[in-house]
Amino acid sequence: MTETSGPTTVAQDPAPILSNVPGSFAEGVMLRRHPDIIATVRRLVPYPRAVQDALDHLLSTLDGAIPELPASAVDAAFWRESAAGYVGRRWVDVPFLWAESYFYRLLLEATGYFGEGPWRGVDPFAPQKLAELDSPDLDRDLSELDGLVTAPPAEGLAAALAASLWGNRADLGFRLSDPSSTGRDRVDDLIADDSAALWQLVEASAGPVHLVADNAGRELTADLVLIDRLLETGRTAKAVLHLKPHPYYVSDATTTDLLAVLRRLAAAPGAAAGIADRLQQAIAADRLQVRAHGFWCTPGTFHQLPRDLVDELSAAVVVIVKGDLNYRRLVGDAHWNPTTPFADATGYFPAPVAALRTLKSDVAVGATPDRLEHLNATVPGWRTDGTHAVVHVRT
Ligand SMILES: O=P(O)(O)OC[C@@]1(O)O[C@H](CO)[C@@H](O)[C@@H]1O
Repeated sequence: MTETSGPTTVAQDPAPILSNVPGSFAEGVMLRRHPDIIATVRRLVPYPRAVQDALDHLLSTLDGAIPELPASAVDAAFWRESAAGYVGRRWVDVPFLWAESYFYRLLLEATGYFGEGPWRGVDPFAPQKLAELDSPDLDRDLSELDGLVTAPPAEGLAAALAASLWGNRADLGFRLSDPSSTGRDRVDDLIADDSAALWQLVEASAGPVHLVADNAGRELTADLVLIDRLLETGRTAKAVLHLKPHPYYVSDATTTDLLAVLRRLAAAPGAAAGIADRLQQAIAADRLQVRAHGFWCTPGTFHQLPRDLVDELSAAVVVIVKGDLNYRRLVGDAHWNPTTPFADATGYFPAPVAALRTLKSDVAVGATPDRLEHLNATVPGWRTDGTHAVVHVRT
């Protein structure tokens, strides 16, 4: 983050967000959402008694002290170092971003995801992901793809970008059949829209576009439609899709989830099946490459990108970073002044970067002072209720 030398102007890094502020969004996640997630996993997956007990044990720690990951865990060494100074403290007193990430790691441990037994590799969130893929809402989204693929290229791209942006909002309606309308009714909800800069980047070079995915299901479907449009319109010759190597934050997309979306697209009528076919051919021809780097499931911010990822991302025309969690990791999960320019918060990133984010947590940068004042006065929950979004680009 920022540091300026000089006798009088030392820019301080903003303080990390903790969860111990009563009534805060972060507190609600730690004290209510995490217990709910455990309860939902127990309800939807018929785990044996030993796993239920392990989940109960995890639940029992949540209003108390952070436990250690067992020394037998595959990645115990990584987490021992990461958790140094945090184990034994209250969950709410350590950085929110770290605490959430560690919670999901402990949940996988409790379910035996990395163990030697029969539950190894079983995604505890699969029932929720599959339910979304089966939803009539997705049928409606897919039926609207016909309009998108026949639209003029720039309009189809704009519609795909809007769908990808709003893809993780709960009440999403795709509106793809009339691509030119996608921006109109949501324009008030867009706090920043640098999409013109994104199109300039991809038009200036056919080099690789990277997309760091967020959620499975409808959001990944929209991301894949965007990738199809970028490849099909010749805006890029190669795309790289970054997925999670294992389940994370309930709905984060893994390679298994990618295959599920491709199957769903292939089985749908109309343009959807054609998109699935093209994407499968693109994967087979290495024009669409899939990655699942371990770093994406760690609690670090992108300031800590490992060398191999820095090297690969450095060659990107643009890295499209999806969703709220990735945004927090991109700018730092901290108490930024919301008028801090996006470019200032992301200057360190090794490539041009575009963030497509609906706001679902307190972090905010890149708002104009006027917009900020208006939001604070009119929409108290704008930072966390998923009603607002940004398209930020740093070239
Ligand atoms: O990355 P996504 O899917 O857009 O959002 C994930 C997320 O909103 O869920 C958490 C609450 O459980 C937030 O802390 C986090 O940022």
